[in-house]
Amino acid sequence: MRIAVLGTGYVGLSTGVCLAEIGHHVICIDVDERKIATLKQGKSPIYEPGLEELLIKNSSAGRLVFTASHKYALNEADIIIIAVGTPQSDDGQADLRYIEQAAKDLAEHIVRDSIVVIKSTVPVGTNDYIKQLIFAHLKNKVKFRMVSNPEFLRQGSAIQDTLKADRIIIGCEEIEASNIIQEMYRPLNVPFLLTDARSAEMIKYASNAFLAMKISFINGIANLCEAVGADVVDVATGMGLDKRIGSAFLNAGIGYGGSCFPKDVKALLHTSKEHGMPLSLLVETIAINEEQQELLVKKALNRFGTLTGKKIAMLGLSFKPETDDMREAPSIRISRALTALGAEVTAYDPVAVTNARQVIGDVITYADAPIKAANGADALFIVTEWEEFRKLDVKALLDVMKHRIIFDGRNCLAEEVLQECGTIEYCSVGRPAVIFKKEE
Ligand SMILES: NC(=O)C1=CN([C@@H]2O[C@H](COP(=O)(O)OP(=O)(O)OC[C@H]3O[C@@H](n4cnc5c(N)ncnc54)[C@H](O)[C@@H]3O)[C@@H](O)[C@H]2O)C=CC1
Ligand SMILES: O=C(O)[C@H]1O[C@H](OP(=O)(O)OP(=O)(O)OC[C@H]2O[C@@H](n3ccc(=O)[nH]c3=O)[C@H](O)[C@@H]2O)[C@H](O)[C@@H](O)[C@@H]1O
Repeated sequence: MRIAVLGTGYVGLSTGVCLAEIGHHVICIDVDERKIATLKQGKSPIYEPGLEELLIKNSSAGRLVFTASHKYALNEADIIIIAVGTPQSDDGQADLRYIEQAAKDLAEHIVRDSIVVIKSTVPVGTNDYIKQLIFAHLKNKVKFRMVSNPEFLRQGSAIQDTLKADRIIIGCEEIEASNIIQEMYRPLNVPFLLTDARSAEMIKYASNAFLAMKISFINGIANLCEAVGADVVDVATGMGLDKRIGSAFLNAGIGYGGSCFPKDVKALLHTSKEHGMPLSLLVETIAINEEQQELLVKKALNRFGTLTGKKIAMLGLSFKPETDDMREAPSIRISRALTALGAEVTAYDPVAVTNARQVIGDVITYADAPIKAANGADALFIVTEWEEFRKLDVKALLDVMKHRIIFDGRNCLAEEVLQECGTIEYCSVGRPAVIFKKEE
């Protein structure tokens, strides 16, 4: 099968690379010529473990091609996958401008019967709308059929999530088109759920909103745990052992960020209001999350009385580990709140500094090693739970700090590590604050 993928972001690129890996011929198109030039050199424009290896392997085998020309890419495609961004508009609803443009590009250039797959996350009814839009702009006399095929990969594990997905949702009322898309994915050996396009679109939003709600729920419980003297890590473990609840997405912390949960929860809330069925659970999910992102700042303020002139070392900038993505990262809100209160922030992140500079700017300073960020600091904030932070020589950091205080926003430092550090004030999320003192 010859497949064209529109958009080389996290989803388009991971999809393109994985479809090539299972033997298809894939052409990836992007309007961003710089991205295409980078990809043509065998380099990934994003940090995503395992992606570059597959990119090089499949490009060398001739199964994976990159272009900025829709005309060239759509000329021979049997299947066209739309994976362009659907960011958030000012009023919370999904901004469809990129997918509308992609539909028009496609309508102008398809020259043969094809299947159009919408992989971008789109509000219920968008597949129908895009079908009409393509039809209205169709230049050549060709037939096309629509399939809704939402994506569930996570950044940082995009390749594994695609190759070993839990399920593939195919929303399509036409059996023949549905069969062709199942055939395309067949080598992955992943279970299919066949449904109509509207239900497929809803599955995507409901899944993201449910996961976000699970995070806000455990964060609410975490705050209560602190008030009543319980430990949220044990509470979450105890809850997660119940198979009906499951242990995933019960890590309390400083809230969810990223390119999808924040925007998708708001978009679903918008849809629910539009249809007179406001999902108030989502209102609370958002409110808890926004408050949670400032938790460490509040704790530090409480501890010091004032943050004016205080030096804060911040470890982690990206919205989660294994990505350089800064979209809606809690570090943005934390940096702004700290600097607004007069604190000086020095941050370290293994891969996200370049992107962070563009979003947070020079109001904070960037260090190229944790120890440099910690030097002279009044407190250490852990904002992203990178694996390298779990293995840190915490004692060495504390030794160069002014005060031996850690605010761990991801509950990621092990008690055994802390106990070896001598005197230390350690404050995490949903657990009593503790002072470790090394026994003489
Ligand atoms: N990032 C993620 O982990 C996931 C994202 N999604 C959804 O997938 C969609 C894409 O997300 P990302 O990959 O993060 O987006 P992104 O914003 O990283 O990339 C989108 C790409 O599409 C390109 N583009 C825009 N208009 C185009 C056009 N007319 N023709 C060709 N290329 C065009 C842009 O230049 C950009 O490179 C969104 O709807 C998102 O909600 C779904 C699951 C996971
Ligand atoms: O639609 C999307 O874009 C994707 O959104 C999320 O994936 P992603 O945003 O890449 O990352 P997650 O691992 O879900 O983490 C999202 C945020 O939640 C936070 N989180 C996650 C889990 C947890 O237990 N606690 C918690 O605070 C993370 O720190 C991060 O900020 C979903 O997990 C994917 O299934 C979905 O495809």
